[in-house]
Amino acid sequence: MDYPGNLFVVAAPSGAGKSSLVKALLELDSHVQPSVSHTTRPPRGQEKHGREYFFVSEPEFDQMVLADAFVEWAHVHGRRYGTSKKAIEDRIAHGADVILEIDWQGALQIKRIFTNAVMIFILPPSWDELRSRLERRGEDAPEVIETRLRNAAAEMSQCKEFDFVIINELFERALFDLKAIVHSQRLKYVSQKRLRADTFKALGI
Ligand SMILES: Nc1nc2c(ncn2[C@@H]2O[C@H](COP(=O)(O)OP(=O)(O)O)[C@@H](O)[C@H]2O)c(=O)[nH]1
Ligand SMILES: Nc1ncnc2c1ncn2[C@@H]1O[C@H](COP(=O)(O)OP(=O)(O)O)[C@@H](O)[C@H]1O
Repeated sequence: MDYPGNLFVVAAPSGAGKSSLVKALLELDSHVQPSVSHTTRPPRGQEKHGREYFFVSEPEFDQMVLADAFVEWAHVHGRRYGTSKKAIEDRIAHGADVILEIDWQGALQIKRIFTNAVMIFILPPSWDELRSRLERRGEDAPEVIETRLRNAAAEMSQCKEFDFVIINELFERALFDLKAIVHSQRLKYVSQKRLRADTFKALGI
């Protein structure tokens, strides 16, 4: 059987460090590909259309919803965000490992469609640290930060629905955990279905 590829879904409250962790994982592991979402929120300082997000207008987003172009989409912090079918279906069909960085509502929609999706939730170590990360990032206006903090408790309470919870206190430790999850899912297929079968054959067992 060909390696089917895994779908990893990472959710977290704003400021927990999910983008930094996913970015670091992508730099270390060329077999994992990101899914680039569409959003109606405006770009932050260094963000580029087509790299962090496809930044679209409300009517453009409406059009995509009407055209059934999304696998999932949700309202988050007063904006809309969605994973297009185009962003993931080709890659999954080609056996790539794909990682989605989406909110919990989208994550649960994905789990219903792709039942094998591996669900990962990132938590900050404390409220104080969450606030200071959002402030230190320095990308959002104070009222945007307050909205994100207000929404964080409800978001974090969803972590129980996920397969894995990583506490991002020390960055390198959290990255190690994320790599371990990705690696273990890959081993399931590679060792059981392919390498192990070859070894069994060679050993005659
Ligand atoms: N449902 C859904 N949520 C998304 C998608 N893309 C991003 N999000 C989530 O939208 C929320 C806000 O993202 P963003 O504006 O980049 O802010 P950040 O979380 O502070 O980095 C985060 O929880 C993201 O994971 C998507 O395609 N679908
Ligand atoms: N373990 C960590 N310790 C300290 N700062 C961190 C850690 N992880 C991420 N950060 C910082 O916190 C801020 C928010 O991280 P980011 O990845 O943008 O979060 P998210 O994508 O979840 O909103 C960034 O400035 C990032 O550099």
